[in-house]
Amino acid sequence: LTISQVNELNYEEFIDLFGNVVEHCSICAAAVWRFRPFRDVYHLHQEICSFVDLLPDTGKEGVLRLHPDLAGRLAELGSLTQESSAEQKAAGLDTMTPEEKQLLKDTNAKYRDKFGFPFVICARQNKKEAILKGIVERLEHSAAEELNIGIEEVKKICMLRLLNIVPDK
Ligand SMILES: NC(=O)NC1=NC(=O)NC1=O
Repeated sequence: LTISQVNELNYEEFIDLFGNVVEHCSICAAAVWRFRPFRDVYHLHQEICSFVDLLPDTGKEGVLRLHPDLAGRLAELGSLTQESSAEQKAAGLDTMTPEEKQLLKDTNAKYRDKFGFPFVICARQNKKEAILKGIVERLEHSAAEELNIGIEEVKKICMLRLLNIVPDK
């Protein structure tokens, strides 16, 4: 899709197309429709990021809580969204050893218990080794730090999902 085609969409089509660029947060797309015409895909991304940045902390925590765990229950059940499924595969999370899987599961649980929201990282920019290293390191941070780091990762995931829909050719 080109950005001029995006600018021609009505808001139902726009929300349908971009409703999952932030996982399970179609409100992000619904909210930014008013800013069209978008100059390019980066302008669209920037408006989504601004919307997310302006959320109160409870809203940001909510955005993170809508993310599925990496190689978690939903992945095992095969019930990830197609975007998440592709991203988790790209990181090689489907080729983890049982020990790696158990380490990620245990650390995900510790992370959730400590922060009250899940560990979120852009899986397409981190292979499984970086993910396993990242979650152990980030577990030592404060909730405030991790809220911000998680949201920055959501923005990266969003950028890549947007580029899948509106290629920057
Ligand atoms: N908890 C997560 O980080 N989940 C995810 N990161 C991605 O890049 N895709 C996901 O599903």
